[in-house]
Amino acid sequence: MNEVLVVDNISKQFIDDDSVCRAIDSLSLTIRKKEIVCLMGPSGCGKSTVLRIISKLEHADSGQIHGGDGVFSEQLRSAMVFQEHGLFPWLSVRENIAYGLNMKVRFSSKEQVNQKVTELLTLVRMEEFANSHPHQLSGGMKQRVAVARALAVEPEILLMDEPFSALDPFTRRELQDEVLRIRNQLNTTFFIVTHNPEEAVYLSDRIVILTHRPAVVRKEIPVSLPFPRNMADPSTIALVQDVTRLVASGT
Ligand SMILES: Nc1ncnc2c1ncn2[C@@H]1O[C@H](COP(=O)(O)OP(=O)(O)OP(=O)(O)O)[C@@H](O)[C@H]1O
Repeated sequence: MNEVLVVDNISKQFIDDDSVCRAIDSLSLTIRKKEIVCLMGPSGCGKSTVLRIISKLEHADSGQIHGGDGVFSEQLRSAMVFQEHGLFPWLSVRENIAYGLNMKVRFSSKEQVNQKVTELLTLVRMEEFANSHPHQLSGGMKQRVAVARALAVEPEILLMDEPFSALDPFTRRELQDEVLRIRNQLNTTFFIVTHNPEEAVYLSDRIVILTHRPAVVRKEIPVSLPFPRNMADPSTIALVQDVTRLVASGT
């Protein structure tokens, strides 16, 4: 019920010259509307590959991706935020966000695009910097703009690949709080790759842990602690330790 994304038995290998790298092996998982799910696993186990397949940057060798109600993957509207913001340096903040919108047929007039961009700037609290260029922004501000640009296409699921790992701990926490706020405000569904067990416990409704390559789901951990999470609470600390142990053991 309320499924936004179904990853059904996907496998993927990369073949380079003579070497074969089996990245993913019969991996299945489901994400429901408005969930925040964090994907974890040992380095190189295939987490980014899973996101790239969902966002159609890569093809699975077998298996299927589809949306809720049997929607085909071609129709699933997803957007991706990377560790590196990926903003166009020659465009202003406003123009970077509008870039995604201009791709959408239904925003036909300039006024509609402007209004939507203004809404998104307000959502990520970047109104003041609408006319700045990326080099004039801090790392956290750039990621805010990247999030706004991704949300411009009104994705059914927002995919994030280590989105905050380059940020200092304070900015990282601010951006994590933004994710929680945006989820509550827009009912957005998030699927986030992270290496950071604290981040996963702070944000997730569910943590999915993969094995070493070829990746399969090792364990799914529902996190029912109330938001905002108190990271000094003994049950939260214990969960962070459990997740750390499970990721490190990797099998
Ligand atoms: N285009 C490619 N060609 C060849 N091998 C690839 C390619 N993309 C990924 N791989 C390999 O697939 C495996 C999984 O890579 P992936 O980047 O998905 O892992 P990851 O879990 O996201 O890694 P990390 O945690 O270090 O970011 C790795 O062994 C990687 O070398």
